[in-house]
Amino acid sequence: MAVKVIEEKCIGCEVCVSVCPFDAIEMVDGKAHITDKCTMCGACVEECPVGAIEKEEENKRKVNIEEYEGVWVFAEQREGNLMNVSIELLGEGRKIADKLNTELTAILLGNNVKNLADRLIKYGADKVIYAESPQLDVYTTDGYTRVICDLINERKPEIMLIGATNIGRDLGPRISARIHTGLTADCTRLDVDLENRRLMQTRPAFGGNLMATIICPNHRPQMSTVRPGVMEKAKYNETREGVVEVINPDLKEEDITAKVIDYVKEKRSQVKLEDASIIVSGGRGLGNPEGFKLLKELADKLGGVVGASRATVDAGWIDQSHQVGQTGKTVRPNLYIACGISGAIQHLAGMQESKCIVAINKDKDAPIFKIADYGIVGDVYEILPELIKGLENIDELMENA
Ligand SMILES: Cc1cc2nc3c(=O)[nH]c(=O)nc-3n(C[C@H](O)[C@H](O)[C@H](O)COP(=O)(O)OP(=O)(O)OC[C@H]3O[C@@H](n4cnc5c(N)ncnc54)[C@H](O)[C@@H]3O)c2cc1C
Repeated sequence: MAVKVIEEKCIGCEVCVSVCPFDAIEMVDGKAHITDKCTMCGACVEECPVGAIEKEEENKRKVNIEEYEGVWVFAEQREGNLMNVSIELLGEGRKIADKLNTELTAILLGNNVKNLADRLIKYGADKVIYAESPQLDVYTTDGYTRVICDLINERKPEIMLIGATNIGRDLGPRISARIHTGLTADCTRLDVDLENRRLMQTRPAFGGNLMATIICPNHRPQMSTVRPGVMEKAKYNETREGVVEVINPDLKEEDITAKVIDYVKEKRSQVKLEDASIIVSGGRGLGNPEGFKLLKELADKLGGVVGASRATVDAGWIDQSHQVGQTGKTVRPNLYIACGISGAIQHLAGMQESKCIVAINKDKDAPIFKIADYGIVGDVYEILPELIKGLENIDELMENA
């Protein structure tokens, strides 16, 4: 859907300019002109006295998809630090670009962060388009949307990948609405149908009960936001070379409607589950919050951190920042020990890519055993103390091994 002015009918009365709540209409040569600030609210369509503004239906907006080429990754940075998800997307974007035999471009926005461009190349980008402006110093919906939409309209990439971070979840839908294409949010897997150059975007659907693969056949770019931690990070290659193009978008202070005054960091303690190489995770089978103390003891001995199922978070046994799964964090540690966790699909969605999964459960038919590399059928309160005791002598055992 888009809003369009029928120039022959427009009498230049400027009623639409005054009723538009988003200042998205300008007068050009005496005729109304819809700018990219338009949110398609339709206020102008209703108020135009001569019926010169209409909403254009989706099916009238078919694009020539053959004009679109290349894979783009939004390289999210905050205060000059590249987000991990951007490196994961470069890894995935590289695979997709190679399959499609096309270029991988990283889109970097900011102010005085050109130094990141070189890292993006070393992580697999062929090219970096760096948009620099004082107005892009911190993320704003207006500024970032405007610059990226202009770039997409001008250069026509066939695929655009964005991390499903707070920023990505704000930015992705705004861009896709502006450029009238589809967006599959929160993808956990991507692939390509080579014959049709289609991006196969897989994400949990219907409350996580099935995985849906979604395509965007008639519009470009094909856009996905991808959950952090799901894709493997690109490898850093010191010898890689590529092109860095710097652009200076014409953005003025008044173009940014929201002003960021300050950032207040959340005080509660956050566990960095996504970066941990060992996670000892607890489920309802622990029976009570005290059980997590035992898990912490084991995690400390192994140099890991504590994770949790949603059931325990909902019960108030542990903070939500520990939750693993579809509505929690996606992790891929070297070792994931699931204690008293049944293995519901929504939990598996967040940890099944772990390198080695050990499950402890007293029900031998618990679904978690289907994906576990090692399974222990038994009571967590019998097994865990034994494991902790065993680890006390680990140095001695290793020396004698
Ligand atoms: C939209 C949606 C999103 C969701 N998102 C998430 C998510 O992000 N993460 C998530 O985890 N869940 C999520 N869920 C919930 C999910 O469906 C399950 O309900 C939840 O994962 C179950 O948690 P659990 O395995 O701890 O509990 P249960 O399913 O109750 O399993 C407890 C297990 O402990 C075992 N057990 C009991 N006592 C002992 C003992 N003493 N020793 C050893 N084993 C024992 C039992 O045999 C059982 O297998 C979501 C659900 C929905 C609908």
